[in-house]
Amino acid sequence: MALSVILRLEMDKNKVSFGQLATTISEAEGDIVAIDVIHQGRETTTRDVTVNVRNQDHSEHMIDEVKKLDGVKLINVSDRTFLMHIGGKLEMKPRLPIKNRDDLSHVYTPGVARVCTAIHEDESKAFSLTIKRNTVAVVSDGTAVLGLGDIGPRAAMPVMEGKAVLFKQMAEIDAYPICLDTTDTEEIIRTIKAIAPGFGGINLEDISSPRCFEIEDRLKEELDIPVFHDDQHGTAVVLLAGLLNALKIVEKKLSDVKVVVTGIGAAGVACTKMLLSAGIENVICVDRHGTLVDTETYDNPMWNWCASRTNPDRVKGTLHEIIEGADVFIGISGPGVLTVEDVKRMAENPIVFALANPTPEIDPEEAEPHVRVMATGRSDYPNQINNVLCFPGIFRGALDCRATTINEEMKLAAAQAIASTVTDDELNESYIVPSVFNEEVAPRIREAVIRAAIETKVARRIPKEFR
Ligand SMILES: NC(=O)C1=CN([C@@H]2O[C@H](COP(=O)(O)OP(=O)(O)OC[C@H]3O[C@@H](n4cnc5c(N)ncnc54)[C@H](O)[C@@H]3O)[C@@H](O)[C@H]2O)C=CC1
Ligand SMILES: CC(=O)C(=O)O
Ligand SMILES: [Mg+2]
Repeated sequence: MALSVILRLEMDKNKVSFGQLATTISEAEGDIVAIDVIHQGRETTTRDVTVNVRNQDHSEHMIDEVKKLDGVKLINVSDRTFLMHIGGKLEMKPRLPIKNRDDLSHVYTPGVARVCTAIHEDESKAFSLTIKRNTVAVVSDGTAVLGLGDIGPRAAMPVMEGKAVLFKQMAEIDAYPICLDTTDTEEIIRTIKAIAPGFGGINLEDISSPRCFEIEDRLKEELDIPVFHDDQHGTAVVLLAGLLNALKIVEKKLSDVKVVVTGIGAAGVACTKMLLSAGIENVICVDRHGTLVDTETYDNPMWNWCASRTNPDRVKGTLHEIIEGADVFIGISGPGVLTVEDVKRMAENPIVFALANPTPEIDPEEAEPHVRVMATGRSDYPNQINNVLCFPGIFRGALDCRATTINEEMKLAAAQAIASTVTDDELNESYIVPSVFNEEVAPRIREAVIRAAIETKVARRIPKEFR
């Protein structure tokens, strides 16, 4: 993974020039992207030099070369990513100032008591008189964090904070990262139900399968606010959007393609369901042991569900054995699962979505010469198929119409809204989904989702523009 490191260097002006330093960094294949002078003395200059490098090993090599320069003293090395995380990525701010006793008596006691009583008498008023209206809990137990696995609730926090920041930036939703110190299904359900009164929606994140299916199903049944497991449905929505557009490029029909999905966990199961409901007939699911077939029975009920609806030819074997002739590869498993040799054996104009984070199933640079359309889940390559394109907009829509749930129709509407943001003129191999920073995406999803919620009668409020 590419890194950006900041070297704080004290340079002896009599011994070394900045030109020599720049040459050394450049010869070590570092890319200088910024230079800041921190201190200018008579004999020495202290500078912060920001350098992009390929990975940790490359960074160490480049630093060793810099240290060899006579007259250069390395004071400190910092990593831009870590600097951006110091103190966390979020803060909470009041929406109105309390300037005097009069304000205080309205915002706090005694005035607040009348508001509490009003909600006590009519609980639906919690949506208009509290932060419930615009607040989502981003809840994880830290058991399937990105592709890092079970790293625990503390280590999961940076991802959940990141999701919360994205909710705010993309859709003006106040989201709270909540990492639970339990992996017990019942305790997670109980805890989320207990905190639900303050939230308008629950975004489950990075909870390992198969527990995630039961947790989501039970919460959906027992709560009257949307519960959405982002790794399942957010991923599936964006995947379908990307696939609809990629198939346009290769001029293949949904009903004709052979699609191999690898990694039948939270994301894999939901993506498989979405592909089937979009009309793809030949989906083959593969996990570590090989393909899922309906002649076998699995401990994981979702695998039995997938086996009974996919793999019409009952193909048995490992990914490498069954990839022959596939039109589309979808990876939501882990790093290095797909080889270049596998890609070469796919059908003409192969589509490869290697979505494992942070390291995809195949290095996009190695795969690129052999694929027609390549996508990853990452921000540093084109075609970012990542649930961040979905969750802000889908919750914006759900909150604005006070939906009781996020149903299949709303998800399908979201996928179509994302796909249609890319016009036919813009569509090409490196642009199958809009950028995460495209400001049209969330409003388009919102609108499509509200329409679908109204049509399917799960909206408790009809926003003015839809009346
Ligand atoms: N781009 C995106 O928007 C998203 C990407 N992901 C990525 O997808 C991956 C899976 O995430 P989840 O479904 O949440 O995890 P999960 O733990 O629920 O499922 C992972 C599945 O992949 C399987 N797997 C792992 N290594 C494999 C291999 N070598 N061959 C075949 N199967 C293998 C596991 O057995 C498991 O069934 C992670 O890397 C995650 O970062 C997940 C959600 C969204
Ligand atoms: C993007 C995301 O949610 C994941 O990789 O888990
Ligand atoms: Mg996730």
